[in-house]
Amino acid sequence: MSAISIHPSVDHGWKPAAPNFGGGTLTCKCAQNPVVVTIKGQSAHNHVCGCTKCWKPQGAQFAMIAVVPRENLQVTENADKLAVVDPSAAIQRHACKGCGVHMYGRIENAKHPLYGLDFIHTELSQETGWSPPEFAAFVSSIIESGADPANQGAVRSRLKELGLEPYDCLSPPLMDFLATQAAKASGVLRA
Ligand SMILES: N[C@@H](CCC(=O)N[C@@H](CSCO)C(=O)NCC(=O)O)C(=O)O
Ligand SMILES: [Zn+2]
Ligand SMILES: [Zn+2]
Repeated sequence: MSAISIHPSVDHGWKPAAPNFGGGTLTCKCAQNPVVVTIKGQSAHNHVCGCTKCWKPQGAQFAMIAVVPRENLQVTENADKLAVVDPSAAIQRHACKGCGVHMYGRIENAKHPLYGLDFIHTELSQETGWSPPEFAAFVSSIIESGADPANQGAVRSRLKELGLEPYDCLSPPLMDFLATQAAKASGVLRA
């Protein structure tokens, strides 16, 4: 039996992050007048995500998604082709109206614990050296996109084989960070 496919950028392994990586450009899939987003510097917290909201390439079960400081991201070409997919979502995903690719996700709520970070798909870049995926998030959520629940054991085994620990939310350090921010906001923890 062939290995379960997770995402084209992880199925055959990946290159390590390049030291002092300077960033690059993300390009949508339109043959003409593609949207181009320029990123300064390295990405962080790259992971595969099984949620229904993150953009996945054709046929992939998971998305691959990382963050960068919002001040390091600029739409440099064809910004007029972008539209927000779901304005009510915490992460406002700016998608190309031509090809449907999500070019970046932005949190506009200044009180959100991840405010200041934009979400990007580094596979949209020709450059090599981006930070590689570190874990798998929202693995149970692939069922919401139609994956067979009976296959979840095999999917989790494959993720572990790839070195991507499967979680059904974000990773424990990120969940602890979110909870810490919430506890400080409510006053339970001293800020
Ligand atoms: N079961 C739901 C989960 C969706 C979800 O909570 N997604 C996360 C992770 S996205 C990047 O890792 C999230 O933070 N969403 C906020 C948002 O999308 O605005 C589903 O699958 O839909
Ligand atoms: Zn496009
Ligand atoms: Zn997601």
